This record gives sequence, structure tokens and C-alpha cells, in this order.
Amino acid sequence: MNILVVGAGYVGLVTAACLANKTNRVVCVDTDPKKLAKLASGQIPIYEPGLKEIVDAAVSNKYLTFELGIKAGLTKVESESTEPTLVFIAVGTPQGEDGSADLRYVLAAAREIGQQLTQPAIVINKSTVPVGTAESVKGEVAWQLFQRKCFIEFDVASNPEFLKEGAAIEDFFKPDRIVIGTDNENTKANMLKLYRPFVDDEKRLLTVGVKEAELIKYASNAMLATRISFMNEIANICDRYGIDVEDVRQGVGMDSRIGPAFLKAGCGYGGSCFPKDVQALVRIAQSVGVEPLVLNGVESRNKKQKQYLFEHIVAKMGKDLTGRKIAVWGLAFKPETDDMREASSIDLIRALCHAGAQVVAHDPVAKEVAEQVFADLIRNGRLTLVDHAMAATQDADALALVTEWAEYKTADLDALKQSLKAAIVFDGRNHLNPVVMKQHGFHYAGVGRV
Ligand SMILES: NC(=O)c1ccc[n+]([C@@H]2O[C@H](COP(=O)([O-])OP(=O)(O)OC[C@H]3O[C@@H](n4cnc5c(N)ncnc54)[C@H](O)[C@@H]3O)[C@@H](O)[C@H]2O)c1
Ligand SMILES: O=c1ccn([C@@H]2O[C@H](COP(=O)(O)OP(=O)(O)O[C@H]3O[C@H](CO)[C@@H](O)[C@H](O)[C@H]3O)[C@@H](O)[C@H]2O)c(=O)[nH]1
Repeated sequence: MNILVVGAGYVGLVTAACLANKTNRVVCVDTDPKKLAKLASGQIPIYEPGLKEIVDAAVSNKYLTFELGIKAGLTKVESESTEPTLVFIAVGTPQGEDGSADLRYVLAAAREIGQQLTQPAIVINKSTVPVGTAESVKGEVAWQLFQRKCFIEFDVASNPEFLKEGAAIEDFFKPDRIVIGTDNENTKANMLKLYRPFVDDEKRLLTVGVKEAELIKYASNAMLATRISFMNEIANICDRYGIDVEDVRQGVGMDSRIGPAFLKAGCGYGGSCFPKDVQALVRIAQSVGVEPLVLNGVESRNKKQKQYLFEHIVAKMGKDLTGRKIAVWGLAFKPETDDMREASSIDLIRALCHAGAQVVAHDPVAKEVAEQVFADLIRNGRLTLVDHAMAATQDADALALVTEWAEYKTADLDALKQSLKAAIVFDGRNHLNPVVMKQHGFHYAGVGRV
């Protein structure tokens, strides 16, 4: 099939490469010339395991090409096809000032599609957007066509994306489900044809109405965030009673009605999706007069949980951290990504520096991103970023683990103990074994662990 993907970010680039990998002809466009220059020279602008391999394969087989902007992209796709073009919108929907999803990029893309389209098309919204956005996209495209006095057949469908950063390729090739939101039989047939090669069982292809698909995305993210905030609250109760939250997690997760996934307590969820999507759903609820009692709680618990490590460090070491050196392991919002959007490390490091501490931090891949996020703290000498985990802990008064990278789990504990000034470890992801840590003579504090 002939496909245009608008946006070469996490979702757009992964979608374009994976669809091209199944012998679809895909043109991926972006408005950022720097991103395109990187892609043109064979570099991948983001850190995502396995992405380079599939992009390289699709480019060398000539199934995937890149263009600057929608106009160039549509011209290319349409010149190669007589079938309806599938146009995926995969641009950002950042959080607006009031917490709602900012749709300016989606609507700008729709406008330009309407201005440039010359052949029938199915516009498919992959960005995470509030209920009713497909209608707005339809209106925008139709209005542009009307102004051009063009009568080109088109439809707008919703096809939310559920990939996780760090496992994006696997998620795309082996999805739990693919949600196709459409009320049009022709669109449905085209989407089913496109996605059949990605599922082992036809039951994984869920076709629903457009609005239902739009809400499924927010409801899914909010449900996952709810599980995490819920377990974080349970972990706080565990702290008070001296109960191990890992045992509680196991016992709760063994109930087949609950299941074990996404129940890990820690120092709060981050990333480009959960925080903004929970807030956006709060606004969606309020906009139709529903008081989002549960969602507000999920959000409040997460904000509080991001202070967990700092509060425990202060409880142990005192409020004034002047002259103290704290090592931080992990900056990305989770392992296998260099993404630091809404990462818990940001709250911790800023709080530590504010309390007077000197911070030395390490992350296996997010150092470059961190240099930008913490430019002020680096400039005024409060924060140093280092290339090796053990370089961070050298002479530190304590270590705080914020991201559960595999290399931290296998760290040489004797070397770690020797490098630290005081053998104190705060583990914000319950990544290390408390028994082993204590055997090695560490003062070890996890989240809700004994
Ligand atoms: N990142 C994830 O893990 C993930 C997963 C599922 C869904 N989503 C959702 O998917 C959407 C995209 O997220 P992302 O993380 O890929 O964003 P991103 O910021 O990484 O990428 C968006 C890209 O779109 C480009 N763009 C903006 N306007 C454009 C236009 N008119 N024409 C061409 N390109 C344009 C930007 O330059 C940018 O490169 C969001 O709604 C997000 O909530 C993200
Ligand atoms: O048991 C858990 C699982 C995750 N997290 C935290 O939750 C955040 C998000 O993790 P994850 O969901 O793995 O990462 P994302 O890449 O943000 O993926 C989420 O957001 C995407 C964007 O919408 C969706 O597509 C995915 O399905 C959804 O999992 C991270 O800070 C994790 O540390 C926990 O604290 N405990």
C-alpha cells in the first residue's frame, strides 16, 4: 500500500519503518530539517533499540524514503500510486497550558493535507488526541478542499498507538491489539489489509467507532498510570508497617483478574505520555461535566511520589545538604531510552541542588539530553554528569538510583562500597536486592521495602 507518515518522531519513524518493513511504500515527512538531515545520512535522531536496523533495511530496499514537509511527501506518494493514499498523522500533542492536549500540530497537518491532496486518501490519526479530534481533522481537510474547489474523496480514521519507548519495535510487530476507529466500510477494509500482517490472530484487530478509538487510548494510559499510583500508595503504607511491597505486589498480581503487569512501586512515573495524557483526560472529563476524582488522585500521588527519594534522603541526612555530595544513577524516565521528559530524576536532582547538595549523575545513554535539561545546574557547578557509573559514586555521601538500567543491577558491590564515602543507597526503582545490599554492609532503602 502507499503511505505517507506525517512526523518522524518516536511514533512516526517507528510506524514508517515497520510498515515499510512489510513491503508497503512509505514516505515519512517532518518539518524539522535537522532531523531529516540526520535521517538522510543514515543516523537515527532518537535512541530506540532495533530502530536503526529496520530503518536501514527499509531504506536500502527502497520501501522507505524521507521528505521535508507534507507537500513534498504527498507529491511523491501520489506520483507512485493510483490507489487511495493512507496518510498517517503522527505529530506531537503536547500538554497545553491548562493541561488539555494542544492540537495545533495535528490541525496544521490536517490543513496542509487538505491544501495539497490531489488523489483520494484515508487520513489516519495516530497521535493521541481528545474525543472529537477526527471530526475536527475532517472539517479542516474538507474546508481546504472546498476553498480549492476540489472534490476529492477522503475519510478520517483513528488508529491510536500503544508502543512503549525502549520496546517500540517489538510492540509494533507484536501488538496486544490494534485499534481501528472508523465508521466507514472501505476504510475498515483498507486498515485491516494493512495491519493483518502484524497480528498472529485476527482477534487482535479491534474495529470500533472513531470516538471510541480516541477514548481507548486515553483510558489505557490512565489505567496503567492508575495501577502505578495505586501501588505507590500501597508502598507508602508498607513503609509505615515494615512490610515488603514486592511480596504484596506478587500476591496482588497473582489474581488473574488483576494480573502482574504495571504494579511496580517506585519514585513515580514519567515520560512523554502518562503525565500529559492523565492531565488531558482530566480536562476531557471536565469539559463534559464529569468530575475526575480518580484521575486527580492518580496525578496527585505521582507528584508526591516524585519527591519520595528526596524526602527519604533528607530524613536520613538532614535538611541542609550543603557540602554533601550525592550520586545519582539513571536520568532517563525509564531504561532503554534517552528520553528525559517528565523524568523523576529531574525532580530529585533539582531538589537536591536546591538543598545545597553537589550532585554527580550518570546515565548510560541520556547524558547528551541531560546536558540540555540541566544546563543551568551544570553551568553553576551544582551538577556534574559523568560517563561511568562508578565515577558518579566516588566519595559520594549517598547514592540514589532513579532509573533501573541493567548495568546498575550487576554493579560490583564491593567496588561500589569502596568508592562511596558512606555506604548509603536509596533505590527509587526497587532494582537492587535488599538482602544482598545489607549483607554487603549498605544502609539500603527501597520504596516500600524492608
Ligand atoms: N512517544 C511515545 O512513546 C508515544 C506512544 C504512543 C503515542 N504517542 C503519541 O503520538 C504522538 C507523537 O508522539 P512522538 O513521541 O512521536 O512525538 P515527537 O515529538 O517525537 O515527534 C513528532 C514529530 O512531528 C513533527 N511534526 C510536527 N508537525 C509536523 C508537520 N506539520 N509535518 C511534518 N512533521 C511534523 C515534529 O517535527 C516531530 O519530529 C503524540 O500524540 C503522542 O502522545 C507517543
Ligand atoms: O510498573 C511500573 C511500570 C512503569 N512505571 C513507570 O511508568 C513510566 C512509563 O513507563 P512505560 O509505560 O513503560 O513507558 P512509555 O514509553 O511512556 O509507554 C506508555 O505511554 C505510551 C505513550 O502513550 C503508550 O503507547 C504505552 O502503551 C505506555 O506504556 C516510567 O516512568 C516507568 O518507570 C512504573 O513506575 N511502574
